[in-house]
Amino acid sequence: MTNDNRVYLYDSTLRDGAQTQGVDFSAADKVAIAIELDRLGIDYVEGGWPGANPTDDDFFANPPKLETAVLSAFGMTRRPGRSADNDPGLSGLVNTGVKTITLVGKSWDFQVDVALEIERSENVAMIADSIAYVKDKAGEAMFDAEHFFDGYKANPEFALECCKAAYEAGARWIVMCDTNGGTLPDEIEAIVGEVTKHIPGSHLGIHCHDDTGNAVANSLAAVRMGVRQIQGTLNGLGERCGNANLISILPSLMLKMGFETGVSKEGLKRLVTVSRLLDERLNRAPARNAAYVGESAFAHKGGLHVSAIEKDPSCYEHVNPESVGNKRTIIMSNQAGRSNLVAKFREVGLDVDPKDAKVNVLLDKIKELESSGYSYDGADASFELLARRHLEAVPEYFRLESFRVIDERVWDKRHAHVNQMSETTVKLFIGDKRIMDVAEGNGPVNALDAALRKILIPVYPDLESLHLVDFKVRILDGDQATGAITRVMIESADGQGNTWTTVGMSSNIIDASYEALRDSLIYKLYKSGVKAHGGN
Ligand SMILES: CC(=O)SCCNC(=O)CCNC(=O)[C@H](O)C(C)(C)COP(=O)(O)OP(=O)(O)OC[C@H]1O[C@@H](n2cnc3c(N)ncnc32)[C@H](O)[C@@H]1OP(=O)(O)O
Ligand SMILES: CC(=O)C(=O)O
Repeated sequence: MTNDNRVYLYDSTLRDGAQTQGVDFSAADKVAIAIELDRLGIDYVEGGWPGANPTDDDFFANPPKLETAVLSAFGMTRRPGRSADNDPGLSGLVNTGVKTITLVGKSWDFQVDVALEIERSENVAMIADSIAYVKDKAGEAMFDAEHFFDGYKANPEFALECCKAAYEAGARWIVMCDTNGGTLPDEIEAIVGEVTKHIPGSHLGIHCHDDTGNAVANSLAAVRMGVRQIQGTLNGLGERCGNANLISILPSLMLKMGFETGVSKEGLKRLVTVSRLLDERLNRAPARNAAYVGESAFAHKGGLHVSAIEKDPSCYEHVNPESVGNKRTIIMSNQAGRSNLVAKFREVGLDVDPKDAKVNVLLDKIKELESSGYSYDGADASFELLARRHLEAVPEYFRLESFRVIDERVWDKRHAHVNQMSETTVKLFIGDKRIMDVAEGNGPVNALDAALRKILIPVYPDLESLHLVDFKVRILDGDQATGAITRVMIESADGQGNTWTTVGMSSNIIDASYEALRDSLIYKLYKSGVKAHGGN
């Protein structure tokens, strides 16, 4: 029995996503991503175009074992003037042994005339022959009607004739492609509405590109009109402006439109993980503002918002963040009110009476520090240390007496090679004990970090695992040129799954870096429950 409410998801990350500028998957990347898609519950995983490049050949030579997803191979209709069983492209697809083959074919008369330069009747024959051939050899055939919407606008009879030829030749799905990505949602609705009079929605798919920023809206519009397959990519990867983003489509379909997919409600909670795994593989920073899965998708900054969120999160959240595996974050900044502070205290485990006079004093202090250039929006660890120092106490693990940095660049005699060296001397008190040490580094901050560690690790071995994962410098008042105030944000990790961010600010970049480094070291010690040596 067919279920009208079931929408099938077809992922093209490994094929259309591989057409993204700057993306170059290895066969191993493709296998890992296919396995993640399968685990998520995606129905079809398009592995690539066998015969187009060695990576795709390797992938199909050793395809991943998928539990529920169907692996498909992509290619094009036969070449003009050949029979389907004599077309090397189609044989290559069939020889992969996959059970589903997706063929792209022209459905815009202009493309047939200009790009293929063949008779329109030959294009229709190429579609019908090729679909019948791969269905016979593989089992399931799909037709991607390239430029369908532009084609329909130019010549609806011809665009439909191409699709009907594929359907009548046995294609399970006829996928209408907005190849140039220029179609708007109202046009999609109107055209899809017409197509469903000829081909049932249960056999129709949609494939949108994001050139007007409407790929997700267009895909959902098509589903509203009866289409039951959506093609897209993870994080909207794809040529030019990208493809329809399945990561945004999935929760909208399931949580808002009430459709069923191959992804379970529990599976939907892996959405953030899947999205970030792809970014990691591509060595890309995740988009903070990505719908549903971005780090800022449920981050609340304005005081008015946080005060209402505290009463009921749905005041400023369209869905529960946990439903997609995300989490709510309260941001501390100069936009904050008392509610932000109280919520943040709870987040870090500080039990404070909201009416305590210290809360207002701390809020004023934060606003003052922010106006001088600090930013606690994103520097949670520095915020926590500031709050704890203000409300209770943080042990004095060490006290800086001074540091001195020597930075040297020496060119060889022919001025062909520069030798760059930095050296830092640090003098610290740990309890009553004064300790001095020197370290070298490839830059002044690196040398400062090394000297601090040289002194601190023998006393506090917990710091051994601490390492810096990101270092960001921002000039705050560019008009002051080299005298500008600098803000440094440091992200640290300890190899045990913990990461934290600290901030420092000064007109001297090394001093700002010291502040951020110092907070990072202290935060690690504090969170590890370490007691201060030789003192309080
Ligand atoms: C809308 C889309 O995203 S479709 C997918 C686009 N993706 C890619 O193109 C990536 C993979 N492609 C490739 O590696 C190569 O283009 C290949 C291996 C497929 C073909 O390479 P080549 O044989 O060197 O041809 P080339 O790429 O220069 O041109 C494409 C040829 O296919 C023909 N063609 C285009 N679409 C179709 C079609 N649907 N059916 C039959 N032939 C077609 C073109 O007319 C052209 O023919 P010609 O060689 O006689 O000029
Ligand atoms: C098939 C395809 O990728 C497109 O038409 O956009």
